[in-house]
Amino acid sequence: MNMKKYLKKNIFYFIVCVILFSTAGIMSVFFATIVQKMVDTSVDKNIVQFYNVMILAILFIVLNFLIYILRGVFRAKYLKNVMFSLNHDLFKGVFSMTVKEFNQENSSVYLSVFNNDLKIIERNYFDNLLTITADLSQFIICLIAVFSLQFSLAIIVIIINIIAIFVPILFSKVLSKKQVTSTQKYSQLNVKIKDFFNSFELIKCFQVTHHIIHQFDYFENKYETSMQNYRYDEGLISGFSTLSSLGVSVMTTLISLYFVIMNKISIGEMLAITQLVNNIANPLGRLSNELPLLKSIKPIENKINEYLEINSEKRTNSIDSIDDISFNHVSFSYDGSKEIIHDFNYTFYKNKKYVLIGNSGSGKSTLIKLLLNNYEASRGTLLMNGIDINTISNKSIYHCISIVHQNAPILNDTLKNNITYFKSYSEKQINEVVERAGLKSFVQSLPNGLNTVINENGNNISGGEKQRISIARALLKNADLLIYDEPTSNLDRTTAKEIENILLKENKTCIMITHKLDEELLNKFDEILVLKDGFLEETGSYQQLIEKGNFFRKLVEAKD
Ligand SMILES: Nc1ncnc2c1ncn2[C@@H]1O[C@H](COP(=O)(O)OP(=O)(O)OP(=O)(O)O)[C@@H](O)[C@H]1O
Repeated sequence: MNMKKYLKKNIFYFIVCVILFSTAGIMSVFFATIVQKMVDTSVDKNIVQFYNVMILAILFIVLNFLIYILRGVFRAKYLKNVMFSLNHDLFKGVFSMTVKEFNQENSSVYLSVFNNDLKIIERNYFDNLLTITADLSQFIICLIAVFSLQFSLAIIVIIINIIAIFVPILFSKVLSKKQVTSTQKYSQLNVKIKDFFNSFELIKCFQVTHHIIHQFDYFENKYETSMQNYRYDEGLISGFSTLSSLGVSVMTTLISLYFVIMNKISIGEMLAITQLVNNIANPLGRLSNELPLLKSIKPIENKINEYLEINSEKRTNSIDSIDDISFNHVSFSYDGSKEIIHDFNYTFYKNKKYVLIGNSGSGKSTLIKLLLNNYEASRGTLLMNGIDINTISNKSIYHCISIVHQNAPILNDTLKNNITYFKSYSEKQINEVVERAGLKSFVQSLPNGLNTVINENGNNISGGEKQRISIARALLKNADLLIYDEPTSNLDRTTAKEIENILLKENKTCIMITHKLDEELLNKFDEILVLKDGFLEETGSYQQLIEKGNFFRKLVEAKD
């Protein structure tokens, strides 16, 4: 079981905490002894006994204080360490996924695992283990003490307790199911909130705030209702727990009273026993609450284990550079039914320039996703340097490819980090790409130059500046294959031309997706690939395709 691994990893703090929390039992017996001595002293009216009891009482208070302080310190350290290692492994696990695996869930689902599920694990498992330790020690040690004081009374107490603890434990399965439902609802709510915040400006412009609030209320209500159902059961369990502990207390007091009347125990012993039995019944009541909580994390744990157990690459082949990429009769469908790419048969060669043209939805981006191995072909094979792409490690594929997206993601970090992506380059190399991507005057205008922090999603810079950052990043990586997905769509005509010249001057293999059917631009490519509804309709140079007079020519004419 994975959570135990985190206890083992932090065994020192865990054991110290267990020792400190298990002093609860000894301290309870200590207190009961003081109570017994106080009552017996009052009956005997003995001043020496009084001083002894007073010293014991002060010792008890000081010891208790010290133990609680130490408990606080070590509990804090233990929880910090286990939660840090769990969060670390989980985050690492998520980043061990392939892009395809990651895209199977909405990113808010991962967020809610971190925001919600891990908090439940912390509360119901790691922290709960300490409370259970304290309650268990109180229960066991006080039980032993009662046995040594009055054997027959102890037997009766055990019988009542055993009956009392079973009912709440029966509820544990129900509680666990309700917990799963509420975490699912929480995750759905998170997906919605993230969507709404991302579309904040659009929602305001379209004046649909009331509709969004209505939708938010709907999902929030579903989540709160699931929590309400969970809390109902929690309340029911704690009701039974209180009932059992009260029942045990009352029964024991009555029985002890009977023993006093029968002269079998002193009044001091009676009070000590009542005290001890409270310290048996109360922790037992709590335990019947806490043990189901421990079990209730199982479904969350299974979900987290899926991310933790993701194995890093098993693929054995790797490549240092890309000489050619062959699509051999590749067909592809996202969902297994609707085919998006049909029998694509083509080879891309080193240092040649290719451009993908086609109507929206014709499959251009899907081809790039196949090339990045984010998805596997449904039929046919895709070879890199003659090696099946599905056997080449993703790491080495990514090493050889640079990509410029149409809407490049921007990190809430410095401009420099957004360009270098945390790799180290010399200042000369960085300045060179800044100049080549047309960012020089922008950098000079910033108060802290390259060290200026860009806001989340780049909302303090323009679309064109974002695109240039993405271009600078790709140029700096200096990979073999450059993929441009409409790299200049946010730039004005003159700047776009400038940047396109820079991009295509690179002595690298280049595949560009564009909607621009501009003769001057298209003439810069060795080959144009024209896609139509997922089929490779035709290939050739601009002139050849115009002369053929087929689909490409119609596209060009439609543009004019
Ligand atoms: N993740 C996905 N799951 C299911 N279908 C998808 C997915 N991504 C794209 N599609 C579908 O695949 C088809 C091809 O999409 P693709 O993005 O490759 O087209 P495109 O030629 O790049 O379009 P555009 O020029 O508009 O960017 C479209 O019908 C699209 O709806």
